[in-house]
Amino acid sequence: MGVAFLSGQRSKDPRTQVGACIVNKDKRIVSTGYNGMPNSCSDDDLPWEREEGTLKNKHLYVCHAEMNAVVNTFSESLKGCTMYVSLFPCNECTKIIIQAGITEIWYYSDKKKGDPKDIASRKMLRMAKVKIRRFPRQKESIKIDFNVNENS
Ligand SMILES: Nc1ccn([C@H]2C[C@H](O)[C@@H](COP(=O)(O)O)O2)c(=O)n1
Ligand SMILES: [Zn+2]
Repeated sequence: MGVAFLSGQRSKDPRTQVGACIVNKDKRIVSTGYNGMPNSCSDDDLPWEREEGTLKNKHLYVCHAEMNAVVNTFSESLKGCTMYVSLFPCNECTKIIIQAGITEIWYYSDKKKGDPKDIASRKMLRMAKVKIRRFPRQKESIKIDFNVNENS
């Protein structure tokens, strides 16, 4: 989950940074992703605002962290893999997760719980028998010290 959050820090979304990390059955990381604009689509030309009903709405363009993690993988297959994600997957990412063969999801936050998209996600995940687990609140943060080996 730490790697998922670290990946999320690369997102340029000024409001919500989401990160995902996929591991295989041997617990090896096979992909990471964060929410961002599609490849070759400049952040300077696409909006980060959310003006509903207009073209100045990031939701029309942004690729979600989970989708990016699925398409970014170097693994031949994601069948039986587990996804760690900082925010519960939306209905669109859920479809991609299921189609990719991912069988378990650990999420940190589900702040949109109860929204229609969230309910649809849970319904599809239940039908597809994908296990969903809330990540335990063990730590508030992880400090990364780049100088850890300098004085030893
Ligand atoms: N499971 C999710 C949910 C959302 N995102 C992305 C999509 C946007 O960039 C941002 C949410 O923006 P907000 O509605 O909070 O302004 O997070 C994602 O990648 N995965
Ligand atoms: Zn999504």
